[in-house]
Amino acid sequence: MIELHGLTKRFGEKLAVDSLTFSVRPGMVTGFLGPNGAGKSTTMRLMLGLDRPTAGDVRIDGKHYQDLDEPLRYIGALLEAQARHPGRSAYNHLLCLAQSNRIPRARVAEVLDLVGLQAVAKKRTKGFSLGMGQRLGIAAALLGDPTILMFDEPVNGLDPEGIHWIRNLMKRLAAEGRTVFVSSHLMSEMALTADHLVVIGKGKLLADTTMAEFIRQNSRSFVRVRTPQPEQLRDALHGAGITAVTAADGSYEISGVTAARLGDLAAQHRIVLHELSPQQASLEEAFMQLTAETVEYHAHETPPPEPVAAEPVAEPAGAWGENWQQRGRGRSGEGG
Ligand SMILES: Nc1ncnc2c1ncn2[C@@H]1O[C@H](COP(=O)(O)OP(=O)(O)OP(=O)(O)O)[C@@H](O)[C@H]1O
Repeated sequence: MIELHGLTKRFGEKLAVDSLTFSVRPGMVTGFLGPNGAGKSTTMRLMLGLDRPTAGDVRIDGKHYQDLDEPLRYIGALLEAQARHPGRSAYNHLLCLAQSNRIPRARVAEVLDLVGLQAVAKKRTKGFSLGMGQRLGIAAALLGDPTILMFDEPVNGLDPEGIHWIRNLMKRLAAEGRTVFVSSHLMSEMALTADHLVVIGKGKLLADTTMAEFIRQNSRSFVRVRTPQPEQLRDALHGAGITAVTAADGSYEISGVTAARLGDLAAQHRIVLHELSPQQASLEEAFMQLTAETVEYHAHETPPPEPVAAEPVAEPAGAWGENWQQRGRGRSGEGG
């Protein structure tokens, strides 16, 4: 368990971490999200005692990092900037770490095997690719067989096989009852890996909740319905007091009603349906919705070129119902 209480870090004028209070619990993978510069790496460095907080504190299984005996046995970390001696072999790099933490030599071979680096164990790390370097960093994190693991952007530089491997590794470590805390900008990957999310923006806590709840709270879910009898469906919905929105492709988007209820209604009116599909926003959409106001660094977007020949402008798709103006909230491709 990692517990933060009012954790704050200031660099001169810059408040990088602003009174963060949350706990990272064992037995699950907790994803740590935030736009660039939100304060994720600084928070992780504070957790590991690599920086001093301006205020507040962090406890690792109830203790401050500096009070841990043989810290690698409690917490293993992969940070973005890994320090290692380029002239040393992977084996010797891990052996030095093991010896300074009184970890048996045999564990070095075990972790090299676990991360798939045994074949290059005696090679100097100078020639390692980005992916090999990540694997070596993960081996170092696992060396002390710690109960807490922290990974800052672990899939950076890994190929698809490597990404799959680290995802399963993190899930397995959590299933063993360990605390796994991981940051990543790859939302699709995070959606597949994390059970719980902590989201920060400009150093402040924005969310601390389950993955499912986070997506539900920060996006619009609806049922998409497609029919060759749009007029009849529209009348049936209207009669049932259900509000629908017409999408650009002619399908209907209906919020606040289950697919089952819509299917029943269509059947009662003998209306043929070609699609009846519940839609949930992706983690990426929910994340962008929540953090939009805290993003500090925006790319300058070049507007698309003007069309050469003027084309007739399509009328916006029609909609009906009292609340149709609400459409678009949380929809991908809108806003931003
Ligand atoms: N040593 C430092 N001195 C001064 N400012 C710093 C220092 N370290 C971080 N910062 C600033 O603190 C803020 C948070 O940085 P941090 O690297 O923790 O963010 P991050 O969420 O990890 O970003 P990214 O996703 O881009 O890695 C940034 O504005 C950064 O410029």
